[in-house]
Amino acid sequence: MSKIIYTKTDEAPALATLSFLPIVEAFTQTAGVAVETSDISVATRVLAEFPDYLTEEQRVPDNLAELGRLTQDPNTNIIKLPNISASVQQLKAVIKELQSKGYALPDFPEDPETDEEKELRKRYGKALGSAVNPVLREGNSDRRAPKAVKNYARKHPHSMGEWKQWSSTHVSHMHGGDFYDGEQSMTLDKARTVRMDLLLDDGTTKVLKPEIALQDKEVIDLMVMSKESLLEFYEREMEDCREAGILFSLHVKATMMKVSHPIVFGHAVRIYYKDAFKKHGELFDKLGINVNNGMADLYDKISTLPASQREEIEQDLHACQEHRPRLAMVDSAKGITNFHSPNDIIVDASMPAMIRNGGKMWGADGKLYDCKAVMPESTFARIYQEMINFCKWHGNFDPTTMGTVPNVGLMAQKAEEYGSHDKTFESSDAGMARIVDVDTDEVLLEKRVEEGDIWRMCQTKDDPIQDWVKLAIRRARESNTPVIFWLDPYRPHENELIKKVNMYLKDHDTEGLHIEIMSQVRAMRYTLERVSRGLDTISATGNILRDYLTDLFPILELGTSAKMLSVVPLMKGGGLFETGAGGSAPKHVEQLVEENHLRWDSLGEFLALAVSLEHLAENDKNTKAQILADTLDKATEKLLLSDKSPSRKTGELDNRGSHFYLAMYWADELAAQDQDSELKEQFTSFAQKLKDNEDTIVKEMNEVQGKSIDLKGYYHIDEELAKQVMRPSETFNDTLASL
Ligand SMILES: NC(=O)C1=CN([C@@H]2O[C@H](COP(=O)(O)OP(=O)(O)OC[C@H]3O[C@@H](n4cnc5c(N)ncnc54)[C@H](OP(=O)(O)O)[C@@H]3O)[C@@H](O)[C@H]2O)C=CC1
Ligand SMILES: O=C(O)CCC(=O)C(=O)O
Ligand SMILES: [Mg+2]
Repeated sequence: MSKIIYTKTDEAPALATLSFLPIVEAFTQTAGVAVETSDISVATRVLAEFPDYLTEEQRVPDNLAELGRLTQDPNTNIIKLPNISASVQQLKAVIKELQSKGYALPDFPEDPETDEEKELRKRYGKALGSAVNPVLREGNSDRRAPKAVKNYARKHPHSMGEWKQWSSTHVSHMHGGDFYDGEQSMTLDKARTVRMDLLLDDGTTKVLKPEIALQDKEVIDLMVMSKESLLEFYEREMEDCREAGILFSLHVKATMMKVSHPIVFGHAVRIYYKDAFKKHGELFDKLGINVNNGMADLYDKISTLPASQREEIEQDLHACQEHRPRLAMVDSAKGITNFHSPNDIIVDASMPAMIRNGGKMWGADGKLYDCKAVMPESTFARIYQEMINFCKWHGNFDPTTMGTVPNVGLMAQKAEEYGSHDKTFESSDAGMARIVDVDTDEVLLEKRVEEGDIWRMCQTKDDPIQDWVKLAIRRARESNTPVIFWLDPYRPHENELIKKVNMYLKDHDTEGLHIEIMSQVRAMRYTLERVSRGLDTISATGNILRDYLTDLFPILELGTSAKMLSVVPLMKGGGLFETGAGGSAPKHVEQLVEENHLRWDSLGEFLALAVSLEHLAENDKNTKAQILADTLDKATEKLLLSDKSPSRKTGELDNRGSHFYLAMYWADELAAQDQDSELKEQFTSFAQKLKDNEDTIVKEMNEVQGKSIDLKGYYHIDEELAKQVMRPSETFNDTLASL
């Protein structure tokens, strides 16, 4: 029997699944397709890591590891919904919630000292940050807006803030001492085992990573971020921002870059509140405050102090603000600033939102202001400045006419920076950071570091690069669209890639295709010139720009990256179908809990399911699955055109109602098709029943809204209760059961 694995994740997508999955199961069983679920929510991943602390009944399997293994099986077909990439604050909340539900998990050791604590920290570390996607992404990424979605956006444009030529908004990045500066890179001449060590000034060495197996032709890089340069940069930019009178906002990706970016974030917070940290530093250390986890950690820990002491600290923090720029807010109503948590402003989504807003972010007074968007690493920050320049000159983009920018991203096998967190270190001493061949002691790459500098090694294997070039050419051919490889010859790593791209392009028939290699800034400019003329351009990029561009362009073109088709053709032949290119939308859960309205749009799930079925049809020669895929695509288009996507407003059609309409249109299409009489027969009466009951079902789904609900948890909700919430129409449930 053909099988699709449907992941259960967190927050809004997990809730949406409770409503959508029964529909998927009902429809796919008619084609002999089984749908198996795999729970990879952060709570389940934590439980899977600690069987030794749990009772027999409480233990859960390590689903993520199993899915990781399955990526190597050519028959694998996974639909992957967005999941939480947890910050330390979130992980602590997960643990607390599970403990309160009777799971005897150990506390999270914040400052591990004993070996036992260090071991626990390591185990919890597996659930921190982006812990799921890199395991499953054993293929490169193909993300694009399907034609129907793009056409819909052209006819029904979302709102766009207005860009003024005199806007003060800009991007600030380091001009020296960052990872870009002095990067070193090489392509291996043979398979080698290397170690990462630090040769101290007294001649001794500290081994940080004893053994890393490298493959022949793999590209490796050594990069350093100087602490001194970073601190100077922050000091200068904060003062510049204060003088300019605009908002200061820091944009990082602390989930994917889970070692380096919390450190980069923490330095910004400490510089901003420099005087308070000078005065109370010792006490903060004693309390175990670590602002790499955000100001939330500080406020949390000082809350245990006597009121007078706490107030003094609060006043001193306040006093710092008077000499500093105003901070951009994440939630002005709740007083949550940009420094609250490193995961609150996640660059891929936060920069596009700001650009879509005409270069504005929220101030503490709930009004919009120009801002200084600070992204310390210059490597990719420059693309945003280039886009801002374009917007200032040409005005905001027009979703009704703008072209589209699909992306083919080099991502497989933990490529580039996004795979480097286990090889990233905050240097404890000054010395030479080195990558050394273990067998020959040959030093492959080395660079001077000072105490506190961050240094890392990145790996990019050759097979994924070949596969990436192949995928880019395939997409260019299939869509008859120019493809630009965004590669910067001044960056050593990308210079190595340029050599490989030029070499591997020769393996393909490129006759008649428009293929160019350009540095990122030029590629952005070139792409935007075309976008503004309604022309499409494929961006073929490395892993970070894959992430950034697949939120940036969709948010401008479609209003959200949730409407993207996001396919990962696994290198071993299976398929991983991600749903949209965005995250798990925590704000949507808030609205559901307060008002029983879920504004999550499952369009990404619909698109992923169609390509998953198509893949399965081809692999298993299952013609019914192909019919399901084709009719689902038609139903999705009809859903868009009939305006049955979820509304943001409570009382109107929400996620659940849109699922009903998808089911009705899908059934209609299956009843209308003539390729398979069995399916036609099965769906004709079913479609009629749904149509007959449309008003009742929509009424049942809408009338429950407006009241708060209790899911008995956040990370580990009561699933039975949540199912009732997400399936409020008895009429629809009964009709579905009759299929
Ligand atoms: N693939 C993955 O697994 C990914 C996971 N993440 C994780 O997701 C969490 C949240 O990340 P965050 O940066 O806030 O980004 P999100 O993409 O979750 O949310 C940003 C905003 O985008 C809109 N949005 C996103 N998806 C949908 C959807 N399906 N329907 C309607 N609107 C949508 C919402 O806007 P509005 O509020 O206006 O409705 C939402 O508030 C984090 O834990 C992050 O690590 C992030 C990216 C990818
Ligand atoms: O895994 C994550 O934390 C985020 C992934 C992401 O943003 C993306 O792939 O677009
Ligand atoms: Mg992203």
